[in-house]
Amino acid sequence: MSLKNKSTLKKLLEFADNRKYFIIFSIFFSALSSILSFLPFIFIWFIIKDILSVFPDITKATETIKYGWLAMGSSVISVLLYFTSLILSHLAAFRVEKNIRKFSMHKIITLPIGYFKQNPSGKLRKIIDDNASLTHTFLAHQLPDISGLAVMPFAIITILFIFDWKLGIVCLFPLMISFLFLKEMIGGNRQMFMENYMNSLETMNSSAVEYIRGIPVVKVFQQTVFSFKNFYNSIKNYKKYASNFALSCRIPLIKYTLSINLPSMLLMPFGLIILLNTNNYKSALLDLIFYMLFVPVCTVMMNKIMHLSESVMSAREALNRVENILEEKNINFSEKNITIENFSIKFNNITFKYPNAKEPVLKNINLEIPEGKVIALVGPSGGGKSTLANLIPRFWDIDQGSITIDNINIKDIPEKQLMDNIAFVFQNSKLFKTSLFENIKMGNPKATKKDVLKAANLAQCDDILQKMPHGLETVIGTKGVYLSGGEQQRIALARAILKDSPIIILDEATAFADPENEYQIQKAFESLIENKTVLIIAHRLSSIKNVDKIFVIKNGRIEESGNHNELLLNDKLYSKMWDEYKSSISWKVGKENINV
Ligand SMILES: Nc1ncnc2c1ncn2[C@@H]1O[C@H](COP(=O)(O)OP(=O)(O)OP(=O)(O)O)[C@@H](O)[C@H]1O
Repeated sequence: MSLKNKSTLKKLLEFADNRKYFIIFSIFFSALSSILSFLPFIFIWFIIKDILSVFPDITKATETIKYGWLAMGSSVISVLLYFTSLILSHLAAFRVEKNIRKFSMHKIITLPIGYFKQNPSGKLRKIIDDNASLTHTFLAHQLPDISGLAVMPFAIITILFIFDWKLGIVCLFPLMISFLFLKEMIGGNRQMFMENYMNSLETMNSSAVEYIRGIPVVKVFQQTVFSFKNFYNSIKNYKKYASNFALSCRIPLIKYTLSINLPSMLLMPFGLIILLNTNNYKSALLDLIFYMLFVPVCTVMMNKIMHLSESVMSAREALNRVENILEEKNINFSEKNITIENFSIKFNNITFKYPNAKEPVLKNINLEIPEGKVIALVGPSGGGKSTLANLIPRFWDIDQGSITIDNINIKDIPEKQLMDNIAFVFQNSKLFKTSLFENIKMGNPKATKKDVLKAANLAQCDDILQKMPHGLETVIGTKGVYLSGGEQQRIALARAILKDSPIIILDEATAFADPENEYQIQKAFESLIENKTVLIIAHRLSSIKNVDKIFVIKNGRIEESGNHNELLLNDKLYSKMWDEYKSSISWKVGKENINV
């Protein structure tokens, strides 16, 4: 769905799919209701005219009852039409709100993983949730009013001139001027303001979430809100935009309010002048009464127009924001049917740059993982190890070169096939707020309870299941049920074992572990990687000593490669890292001895 360059209404119609006719009819009924709402005033004019023509013997006013009924009838029909319009607009609004959420969620799932690093979950939730409900409010409540108001000026101009053109001009002139002041308030760069305002609101909300997440750090280091610069600045920024807008509206708002109330103030003196200079005072009095009744309606309408124009601006901005997500470039997967017989992976001279980054983070990488072999990536922090691993499941797409599995470019492998063949254990493996059973079963939705228990056993999770109040059925995140970092890693490993994919990628899976957990995680690894094609990213060099080949990555390039012994003989970066690692271990042991 492409929404670029479409008007707010057209965008809403697209989101409403087959309920778009509801919107059209809602607009039509509301406009009709608005026109009908003027008729009672005209009928009242006729009633007063009828009475004045026979005054003081009002029993002779024969038409009064008929006009009374007509006034009431047109009011009732107008109200009924308005309600019908509201029902239709609500039905359409629910569909639009549902579709905004649905399309955005569908889109999000196709986006590269990296998109989520740049757009934190709190921010995305806000964009989708808040803008979907903002659009709902606009469509359900404000659009019918806008369409009603859109026809009102024509009706008002006509009516104002039907009865007495002089009084008509007295009423209309200030109202016309009020439009200029309205334009001052909402025209020009106000849409730009709305964009900045919403940006600052979004930033403030996501920094608030960051702040709450960081409260332990704030407490431990006895910091105040001022130390959370981002949050503090975002509040200041928000305040700046909100108050600048309010302040910039002050003068135009005063002018606008004055001009829409001016007709009521001018009507009496002008009316009296006309009355004193006419021969037909009855008719002049009748017109004056009509205008005095009718002018407050115009004032109310102009007030509504002012509020609704603000709603149009925020609805337009809300749709723009949803549109930005929908227009985001996703990764295209092939639909071709292919057979993969061998799971060797090759990086052929690849270069990769993150979007918005100036320099490539990986440069001219050539690397092979033969089927059934285990290779490890090591090297200084920030060298590009995780990035390299992320390219295999296409979390990002590469700029130059190719990555192949069984000599087939991964861009030619359908998404499901690619994902089915890879199990990825992330640095911070995410567990969902559901039972342990469901968390592990995510690795293979067809698995039975027996399969899940076996995977849990291989991943050394037995002790976790034993201590949980409801074993495998315990829901994580409920009262008192929390897992340590190392325990979470083991559950994630059980999930990967259950998936039983031929390719395994392990990203720093031991980062959280204490010695006891590390030992168990190591055993879980061994179960997981048996007979698989494996890529491990590890900082603990001891855990990768026996892998088939080690690649040392530094500043986005392969510095050296070989097995542990070969690299030690090379006497370059790896052997330096190994020496440092060994001395850190002996330093640790030494410290422990001192403590003992
Ligand atoms: N989403 C991203 N957008 C832009 N730059 C990124 C992104 N993710 C990582 N980088 C940058 O890419 C470089 C390599 O990061 P990467 O995480 O691949 O390194 P690493 O070798 O795995 O580091 P570590 O061992 O500390 O995990 C770093 O300079 C990092 O700042």
